[in-house]
Amino acid sequence: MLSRASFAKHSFRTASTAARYASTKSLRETLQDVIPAKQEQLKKLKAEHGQTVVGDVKVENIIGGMRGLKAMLWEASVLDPLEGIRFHRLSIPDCQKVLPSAPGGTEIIPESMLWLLLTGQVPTPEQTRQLSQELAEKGELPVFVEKLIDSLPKTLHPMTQLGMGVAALNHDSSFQAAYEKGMKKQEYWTHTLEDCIHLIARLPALASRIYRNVYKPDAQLAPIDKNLDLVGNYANLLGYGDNHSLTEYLRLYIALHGDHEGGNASAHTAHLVGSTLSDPYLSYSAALFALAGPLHGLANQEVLRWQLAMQTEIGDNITHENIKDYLWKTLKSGQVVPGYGHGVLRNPDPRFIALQEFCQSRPELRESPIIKLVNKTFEVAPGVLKEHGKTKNPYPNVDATSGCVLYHYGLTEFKYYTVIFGVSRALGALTQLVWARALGLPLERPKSLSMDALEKLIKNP
Ligand SMILES: CC(=O)SCCNC(=O)CCNC(=O)[C@H](O)C(C)(C)COP(=O)(O)OP(=O)(O)OC[C@H]1O[C@@H](n2cnc3c(N)ncnc32)[C@H](O)[C@@H]1OP(=O)(O)O
Ligand SMILES: O=C([O-])CC(=O)C(=O)O
Repeated sequence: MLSRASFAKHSFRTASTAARYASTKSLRETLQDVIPAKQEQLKKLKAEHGQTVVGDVKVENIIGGMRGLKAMLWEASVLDPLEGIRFHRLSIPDCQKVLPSAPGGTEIIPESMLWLLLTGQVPTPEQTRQLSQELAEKGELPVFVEKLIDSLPKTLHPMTQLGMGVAALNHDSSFQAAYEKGMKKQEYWTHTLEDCIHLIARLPALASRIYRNVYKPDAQLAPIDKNLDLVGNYANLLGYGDNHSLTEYLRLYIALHGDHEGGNASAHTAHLVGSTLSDPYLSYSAALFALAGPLHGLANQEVLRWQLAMQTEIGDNITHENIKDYLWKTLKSGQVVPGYGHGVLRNPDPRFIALQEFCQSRPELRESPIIKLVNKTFEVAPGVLKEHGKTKNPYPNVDATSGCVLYHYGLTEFKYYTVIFGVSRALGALTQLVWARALGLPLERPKSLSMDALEKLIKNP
């Protein structure tokens, strides 16, 4: 197996970028280094290929949610329908080999994923630690945001609370303040980056305050430990810091959910809103409300609800036949099977596989009833969905399993699960905001058509 350092050397595109890897540059210095080449690449693409045709637009694309339309620039990851996601050319197993973990841990941590997404380079353990330290130092919430969250009714969905909290953090936006003072376009990305780092740093405190208020009102929130990584602190704040396995799972979960190219609803929303030069807080707040829909991130809450309802209805010792009947009952009642199907993927989601492998690596998870039920459902559902014949992808997506480990370890409040997804998706959505501003990407404004206008166009193309 390749070591992290040797893989990193092999994974760089040019000798000069490989040389940079050996340095101890900060995240900002590394970005300063890589941005000019990307700006040049875009300039060349525009000048030499601005008029090159790369696909057709069919009527079915226009009326079918733009599925399959290649219409967005997104730097950090690309999704292949069969292979799944690659973060700057690295597959999930590649990332598991080369990205640094937390001291005492073995799983990828969000800081190393964030570094990779932002720069296209694999950070050293030391660079990763420095980023962890910076995030911990910037992790406290402003008091007015604490008060805002504390004032919300416990019955308000945790995702609504998260979106509100993130939007309120724009009070301190460096981008907005600099824009008001008339900053130049070349300076956009540096202020965007400052906001993105501050926002990611503050997400654990915000997300755990929501958890405490809604589910554990008598619990004391731990202070942020300046020596811990982002998820080490998040687990502590949630009250699960002494559960090493759950903390490691959260590290992997949050790293892997970070980015899924640009067209998914949450990432696309952040990109659209950011293209108006709304600051990163407002852009990401909007993204969270897209993530909160049951066809997208909320599916992980729905999966648990659905699997537990299956268990309640059928009881213990569930057979494959019982699951088959329950799947048909769900489908015949006109509902979707949560955690199955995908807008792009046409194979089992490699994130699903990575999380399942995590479960198989731990004896207590191998024996867990809820994890066994998720596995058994996976053995039956693709066959039923194929027979049903509607979905283009009868296989599980990441949401089919992501909640069951949380449930096993006692984090059973499944309406909270999408908040954890929301802490994660910030990595990719905010990375692209930095790149969009560094590359000077324009306002997003596609052309829409009415049905009459479309018919006219069909007659006279
Ligand atoms: C992190 C993520 O966001 S991953 C996705 C999480 N969402 C879910 O797990 C919810 C369940 N899955 C779904 O609803 C869908 O598969 C989606 C939303 C993820 C993708 O939607 P699409 O790209 O439109 O899927 P597809 O083209 O295969 O849909 C064709 C038909 O199959 C149906 N279908 C797709 N998936 C399922 C499913 N899991 N169960 C039942 N029917 C399904 C669609 O509803 C659609 O029916 P319609 O023609 O009556 O409208
Ligand atoms: O790619 C998508 O459309 C949905 C998804 O899996 C994600 O956003 O993680």
